[in-house]
Amino acid sequence: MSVDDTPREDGDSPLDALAARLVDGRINGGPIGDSVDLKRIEEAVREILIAVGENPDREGLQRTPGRVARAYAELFAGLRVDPAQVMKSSFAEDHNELVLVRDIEVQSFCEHHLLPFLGVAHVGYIPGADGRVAGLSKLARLVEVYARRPQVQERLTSQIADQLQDSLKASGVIVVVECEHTCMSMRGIRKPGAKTVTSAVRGTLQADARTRAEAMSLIHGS
Ligand SMILES: Nc1nc2c(ncn2[C@@H]2O[C@H](COP(=O)(O)OP(=O)(O)OP(=O)(O)O)[C@@H](O)[C@H]2O)c(=O)[nH]1
Ligand SMILES: [Zn+2]
Repeated sequence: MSVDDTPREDGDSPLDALAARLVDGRINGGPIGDSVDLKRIEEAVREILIAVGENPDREGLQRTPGRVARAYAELFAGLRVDPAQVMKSSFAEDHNELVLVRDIEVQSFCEHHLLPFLGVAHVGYIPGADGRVAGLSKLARLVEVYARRPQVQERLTSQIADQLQDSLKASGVIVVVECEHTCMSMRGIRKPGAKTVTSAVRGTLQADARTRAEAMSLIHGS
């Protein structure tokens, strides 16, 4: 069964377009990265269906490998996006205190079981000496680029913080991620409702306990 990765007129496939949606527009006017090997995913999914005792040729499953291939390409589109490109536009603004975007939805996949972990990220920073600030949507895009990869929550959290600090030359950064891992709720220990909270704090927000406490209280809505 073939999958719809037909190149469009501008030379990008629909899957490149999916990855493009994670950043602002085109990068260098061309496709973002190597295409996902959909055929290979299809073959692997067919093998999995056989291995679990299913018949991949029965009517309901015939198109499943192709669907899963397209779904994986979408769910892991962040692998084909350079996070630095997401943050490349910033602007000067006379604001040298905390900027925080709270409750950014996180949909990621634990790299151990390839099962989703879901929750929210809170991303804040204090602009650096050159006073550059990012468009607010870029913070959410950054979360998205790192979430749409096989991940562990700790790495997701620190990657967002490090990229933010690097791109904006921010004087301080705070990232808090709160997620429920379906590999802990649907299987294994089966503890639905357990939330994992991770934080990454950089620069002045790390050095100064009072500023950090203020940021934390804003994150928790008090
Ligand atoms: N630190 C961390 N652990 C995670 C994350 N996602 C999943 N895990 C854990 O990764 C571990 C993998 O443990 P293993 O013992 O190798 O695998 P397993 O036998 O399937 O583990 P159980 O889930 O305990 O059944 C589990 O304890 C998961 O809960 C994450 O984002 N961060
Ligand atoms: Zn897991």
